[in-house]
Amino acid sequence: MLSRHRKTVTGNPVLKRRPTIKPVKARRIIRRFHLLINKRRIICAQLKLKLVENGEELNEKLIKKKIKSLNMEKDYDEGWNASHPDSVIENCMLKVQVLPSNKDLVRILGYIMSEILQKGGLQNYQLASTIGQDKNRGGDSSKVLVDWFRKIRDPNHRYRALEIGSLSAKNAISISGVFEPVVRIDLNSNDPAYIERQDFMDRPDPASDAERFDLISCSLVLNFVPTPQLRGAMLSRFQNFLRMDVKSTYVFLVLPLPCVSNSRYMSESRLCDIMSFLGYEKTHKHESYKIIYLLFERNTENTSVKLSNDAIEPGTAGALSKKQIVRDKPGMNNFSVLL
Ligand SMILES: C[S@@+](CC[C@H](N)C(=O)[O-])C[C@H]1O[C@@H](n2cnc3c(N)ncnc32)[C@H](O)[C@@H]1O
Repeated sequence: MLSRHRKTVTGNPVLKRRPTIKPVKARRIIRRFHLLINKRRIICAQLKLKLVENGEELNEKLIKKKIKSLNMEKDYDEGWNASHPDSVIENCMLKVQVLPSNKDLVRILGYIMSEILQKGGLQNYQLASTIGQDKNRGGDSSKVLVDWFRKIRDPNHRYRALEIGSLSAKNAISISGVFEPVVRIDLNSNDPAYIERQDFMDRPDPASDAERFDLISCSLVLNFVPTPQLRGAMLSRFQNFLRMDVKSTYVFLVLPLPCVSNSRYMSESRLCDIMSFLGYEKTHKHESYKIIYLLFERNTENTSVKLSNDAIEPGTAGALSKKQIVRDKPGMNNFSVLL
């Protein structure tokens, strides 16, 4: 009789579940990965290495080609072959903005690339990123979006969606039939046939409305963007990707609840002020134990900016470009977004 349990060719049972990581460890892995790619971005800028060339993102092959043309392979290899962690290189990496020598920059670049590609950095990061979609941790956040959209949508309109930070082509946003097409991007696609590997900040501006979207989904992405200024830049960039030829376009923004409920510098109303300054009005909100889901609408017929914060000068980002304490208690976090 055939066994009811599937076996691999080695005779071991097939794993039914993918390996899991505890959430605290997952957050640590993700923070480290974002630090690495942030430093890589700074180093590449200082060495004048473009992150995207002829539509191709900078990868190990391209980096090595450039390093060869700079005649600095020895320094790169030194970093690549260094032990991990190396306290001297780690220290230098934290100061890349002020490091004078190209030699040091190239050595740190080798060290970073080796950690990402050779030491399992990328693989661990992708695994850690899927933790949030685990059913035990709230599951697929786009279910909330689809529920809202089923009520507000015009059935005669085709809603095009851009999903930033996509982990699966089988999430509600993709299979509900409410959005068509859904363009999925992620820094590191774990399914290249369906999810394009792309940093949203490097996505080329659309040439026309035909390439723009009705909805941008940005679920649990903003909290992984490394600095308050870059978070603000990401929110500001949305407008280039939303259609101008329809009355309403939308941004679905999902954040861990503590980003707005337990931060010294950010509250829900301050986040809404930022969005309002950028031309969006909050229309839907749902809070679970750990997550806040928000839907913002941009109405091309109503561009007035409604702000709750009196300190903001009309027409400028004013107070929204400066960190301001909105509350302060022990144990609070420092999450913030600045324009
Ligand atoms: C925790 S996952 C969230 C995934 C999913 N959207 C969800 O709601 O569960 C965050 C994802 O955002 C991606 N990400 C972060 N910054 C990004 C950027 N600038 N462009 C594209 N993807 C980005 C990361 O690669 C990661 O896969």
